[in-house]
Amino acid sequence: MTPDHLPSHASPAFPPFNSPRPALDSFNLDSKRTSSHNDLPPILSPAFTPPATPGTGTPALHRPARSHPINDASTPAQSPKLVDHLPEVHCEVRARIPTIHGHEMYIHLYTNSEDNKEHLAIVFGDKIRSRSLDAVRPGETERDRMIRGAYVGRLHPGRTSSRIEALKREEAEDGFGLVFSPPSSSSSPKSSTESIATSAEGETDQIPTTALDVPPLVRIHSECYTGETVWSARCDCGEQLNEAARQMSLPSPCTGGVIVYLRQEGRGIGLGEKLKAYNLQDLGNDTYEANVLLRHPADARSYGLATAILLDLGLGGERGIRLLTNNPDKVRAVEGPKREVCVKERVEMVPLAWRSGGKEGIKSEEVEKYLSTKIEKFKHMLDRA
Ligand SMILES: Nc1nc2c(ncn2[C@@H]2O[C@H](COP(=O)(O)OP(=O)(O)OP(=O)(O)O)[C@@H](O)[C@H]2O)c(=O)[nH]1
Repeated sequence: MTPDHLPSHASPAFPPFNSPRPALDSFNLDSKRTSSHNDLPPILSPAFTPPATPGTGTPALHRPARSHPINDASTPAQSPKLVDHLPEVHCEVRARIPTIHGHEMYIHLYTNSEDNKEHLAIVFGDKIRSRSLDAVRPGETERDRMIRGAYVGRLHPGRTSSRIEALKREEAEDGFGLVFSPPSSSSSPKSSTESIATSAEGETDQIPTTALDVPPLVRIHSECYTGETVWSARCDCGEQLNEAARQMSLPSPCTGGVIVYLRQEGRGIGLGEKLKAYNLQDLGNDTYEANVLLRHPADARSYGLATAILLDLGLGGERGIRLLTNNPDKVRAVEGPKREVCVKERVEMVPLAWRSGGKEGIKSEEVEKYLSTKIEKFKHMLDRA
């Protein structure tokens, strides 16, 4: 059977994701990261004195997480890598994922104008929706919309409409109760640029993205294959991902949230270079020095994609977000060049070993050194007190 003979739902409007895949033609490829190898910090001395008794830095007392208003005077003045203008992003597909913890999340896969990687938004709760996903695409059928995840409520066998109004009518006719009730009102009017799914009869299926009581919790997470997938105790990345998901799954007032998962492995240098950096660390350098010795910036990441994804999810504007991070660069950079996103509050990420007084969490000489370097050299806003 040739592709022409397949039903419409088997022939998606976008090409399959091969790797490597050329960037989308319609995007402006001039949008480049502002970080460059030209402004490499000077090579640092590799001299390094290991702690006298490695791995004993875990404090004895429990250390709860704190949140900080964003004008916190303790925030060090940093010069984060800001992009000149935001890249374009487009949510191609979304799917519901039940988790092993009993909660559900919606994975949103994005393409963008800056690279050909599959960046993700992991959305907890049903109030946050992607505008580019919900926008009507030319020629698509209701089944196409459901298959790419642009539906409201829940899918079930036999469902024929992606839209809530049609679904309500169908269920009333069938004599079944409604399986999903969208929130009743929105606290702010729809902007003229919003793309909201509209049925043929002109009914809108808008789920208000501004109806949350408190600014939603957001984590901008950078990929870490070693820490998230193969149990590395060199860093706390896997633990941080778990903790963000745990907090976003909590009941009110912390209902919902978004983890923007950026494919910036190894603080942007890639897995191969990160593995070299680990060897340099075993030779006595810290994580900052190792990057620099490999002639990379100590941190090669940028956050314009994260800002653009948050805007697509309706999280721009005055209501703001609460950002889960200790990284001062991230706080400013994620707001975007024109403060398109407003970080109202920073919620710190306390290592589990610190929170539990050493009963849980990662215990290793390497993670202790990693955390100390983050605090001392990357100026992460985390203290053991
Ligand atoms: N180059 C390099 N990257 C690392 C190393 N350990 C972890 N990473 C990467 O660092 C990134 C996570 O950065 P962190 O500095 O731990 O945390 P952060 O995102 O800056 O800050 P938080 O928001 O507070 O977690 C991921 O992309 C990891 O792959 C390392 O030793 N060398």
